Amino acid sequence: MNQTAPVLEVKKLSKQIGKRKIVEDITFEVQKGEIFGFLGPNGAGKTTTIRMLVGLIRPTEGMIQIGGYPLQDQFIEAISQVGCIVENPELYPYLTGRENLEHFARMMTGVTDEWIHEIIRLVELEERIDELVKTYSLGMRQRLGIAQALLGSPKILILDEPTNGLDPAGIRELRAFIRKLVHEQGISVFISSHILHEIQLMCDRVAIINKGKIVYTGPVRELVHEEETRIEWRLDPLQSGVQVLKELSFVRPVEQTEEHLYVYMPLDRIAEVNEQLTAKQIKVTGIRPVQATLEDLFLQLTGGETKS
Ligand SMILES: Nc1ncnc2c1ncn2[C@@H]1O[C@H](COP(=O)(O)OP(=O)(O)OP(=O)(O)O)[C@@H](O)[C@H]1O
Repeated sequence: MNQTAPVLEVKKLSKQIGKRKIVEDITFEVQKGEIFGFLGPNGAGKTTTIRMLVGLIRPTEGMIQIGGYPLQDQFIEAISQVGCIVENPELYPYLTGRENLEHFARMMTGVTDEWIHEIIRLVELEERIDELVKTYSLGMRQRLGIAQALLGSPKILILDEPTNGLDPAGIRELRAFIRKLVHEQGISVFISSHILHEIQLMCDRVAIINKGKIVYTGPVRELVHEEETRIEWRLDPLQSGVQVLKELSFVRPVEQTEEHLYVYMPLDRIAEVNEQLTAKQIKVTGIRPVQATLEDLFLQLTGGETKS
């Protein structure tokens, strides 16, 4: 493997199915030891891209290089650098966690018992590894799936929406676990999601895909203005309150419903805004900071459309 090459390099990748371009001209790189997010709304083309990355479908155009090897020309060398879970991990429910790993290890070459032992430790399944998989929670199955993906000592782990179906505690565990994995093993992780907040918490860099095209690639911290927070204002009467807020230069309205207005603004200016509203006889019935959403981000990046 060429040590200086990015672990994953994607250039001008496209996929057309029938007359429809599902993925169009996408380019990005994932570096060693990086957690790279692939963010986009449902139907944006994330799974189709991932299926191309792991060799399940052929690109119509473009190049994929993994660990310095072109996937199209040196498939075995390239694909042996990848561990992946696309859709759900394939596990045998009537075998134990350990038996599952041993079964998959037998189908590969060079997986030692020591490595299996180490992987079980990494995914924190030591205590339950000799129990049947059918007794595992979804989060444990997800971790066993990742253990399976790690058997071949990949340079990059590719995970398609791994938090789907997990509860908030499960999501927190997975996040911590992925960070530990990257820290201890120095591998790269490519992770897709449609939830901005998840990607913000987990990833170093991100590519955002919408309608098959990349609309942003860069550091996650530059995505949402850090000095601004999304605030929900409940006002009575709402419309007059909205007018007052819209006149303030440091307030950026993003969404309005029948009951509230969502804006981006600096958190430390809430009191000032509150005073102005009260002075104009507008009742403030609620103020709440909320998480920024992917939709807000699209407004910021593209002027708005998120649906494909
Ligand atoms: N084999 C196919 N034939 C026709 N259309 C397809 C095919 N595969 C995917 N599509 C369409 O391409 C678009 C992108 O699908 P894809 O599954 O890649 O999106 P996604 O970003 O992973 O979204 P989701 O999170 O909903 O799976 C969708 O509109 C889907 O219906």
